[in-house]
Amino acid sequence: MAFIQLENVSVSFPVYSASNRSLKNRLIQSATGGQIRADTVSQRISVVEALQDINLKLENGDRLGLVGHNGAGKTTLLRVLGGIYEPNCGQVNVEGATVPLFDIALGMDQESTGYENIVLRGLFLGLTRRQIKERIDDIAEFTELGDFLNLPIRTYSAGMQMRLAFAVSTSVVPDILLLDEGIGAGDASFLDKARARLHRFTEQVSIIVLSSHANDLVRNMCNKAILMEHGRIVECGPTEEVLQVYEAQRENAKDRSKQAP
Ligand SMILES: Nc1ncnc2c1ncn2[C@@H]1O[C@H](COP(=O)(O)OP(=O)(O)OP(=O)(O)O)[C@@H](O)[C@H]1O
Repeated sequence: MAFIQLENVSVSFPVYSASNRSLKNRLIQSATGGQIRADTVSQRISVVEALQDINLKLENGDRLGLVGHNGAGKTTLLRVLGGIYEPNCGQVNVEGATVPLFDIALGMDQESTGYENIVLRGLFLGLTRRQIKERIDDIAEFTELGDFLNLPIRTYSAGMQMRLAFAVSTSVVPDILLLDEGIGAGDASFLDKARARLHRFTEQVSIIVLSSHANDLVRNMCNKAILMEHGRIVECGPTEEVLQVYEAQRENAKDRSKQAP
């Protein structure tokens, strides 16, 4: 039974050697990004508050869409759920096998061959060596990389690396699937094949969290959504209600920019 619970989760990034002079220990508000504050101890450190006080509970059957402006914190939240980032404070409880279909090159080694990377990424995703061995031929076939699988992956194009990572990541249906919109580089025929696999896959997954700027995709895929702004959740509820708030905000922002001199 898959389950996600976040309580008062915050993530911040200290940015060293950034000029602090203009911050003067006050909050800087911009249209995009997290919130920047000056570090109170050191004059040479700025801190980007990427997530602030996030509370979230997801259960079996939930399909959550994350929407919001650039830098609102969507990817950071996905990375916290995927165990890639530890929060600075708060509690993260994720139960169930989790597959992140973003940061797709994580767990791959440029000097190792395609076959070796199938094993490495499989282990990174929590598969046992036996499970990997059982699947390796299917994974290799899905990539269509043929003899390239015997070469180090530094010799691959971005699209070839994506084929390999996608094939391993989708070789077992997880309990929790974390998705960033789009699945990266890839030629049209592979993208068609990848979409078909993803579609079958998503029907069987217990919980999905999707970050996207494509509201129609969120409408089609998600039953719940959260709207993020500067690292905070500002709306949470049924997808349509949240998207209406978001779309109204975007229209207002467009009107304001038209009126600006
Ligand atoms: N490694 C990092 N170091 C410093 N700041 C970071 C780092 N990663 C993210 N941030 C900051 O955290 C904030 C949230 O970024 P995040 O990537 O989560 O946004 P997002 O909502 O996914 O944006 P987009 O829609 O543009 O992908 C941004 O202000 C970004 O500058």
